[in-house]
Amino acid sequence: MNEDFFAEGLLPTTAVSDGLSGRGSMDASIKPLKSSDHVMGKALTVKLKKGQNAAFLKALEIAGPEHVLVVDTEEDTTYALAGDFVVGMAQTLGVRGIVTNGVIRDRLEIEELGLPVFCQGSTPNAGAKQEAGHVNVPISCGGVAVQPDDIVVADADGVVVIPQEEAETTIARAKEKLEKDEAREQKIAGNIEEIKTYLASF
Ligand SMILES: O=C([O-])CC(=O)C(=O)O
Repeated sequence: MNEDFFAEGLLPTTAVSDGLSGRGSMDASIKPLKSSDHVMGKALTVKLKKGQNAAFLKALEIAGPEHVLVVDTEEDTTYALAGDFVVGMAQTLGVRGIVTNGVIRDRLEIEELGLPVFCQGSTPNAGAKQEAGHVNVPISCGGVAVQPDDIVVADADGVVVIPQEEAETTIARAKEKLEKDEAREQKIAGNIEEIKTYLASF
């Protein structure tokens, strides 16, 4: 796969969703900690045992600057998969961001760190570290199947997953859609006649 798209800047999730005809968007309960959070990268998948976060630490051992950690907690929202200490380590290792169907703790401190984190919320409870989970296995997160190395795009509108084998075509489609939207906006901007023509076309 051509990976130049990482260098070309971030795509909005809306354009990516349009490029996938609405497939691949996670449930709306998975939200950014800060609405300015925006990230795009390759999925490093993690499957935790309920209430446990040891596999997240295992994933950090192989995490690199191309990665977004995508963490399936089996929908557990009672125990944090990470706090500011663990998220700080991920950030120092160059990870692009974290997406999870679970929750974090130390919310304010993580917001200050600035690493984009998309989750269901926060809890005071730390995860336990007795039981290992799995790293780089197929997972389900927010109702979407995620394979290792799928492309993850996340921003204020939510999280979209592009299957790796569809990455090039989807990104090309998303870019085309962005250009079309911009042209449409320019045509309509401040022009009541154009707005009327557009509305009459439905
Ligand atoms: O160590 C943990 O599991 C969570 C935590 O408190 C941190 O990352 O700061």
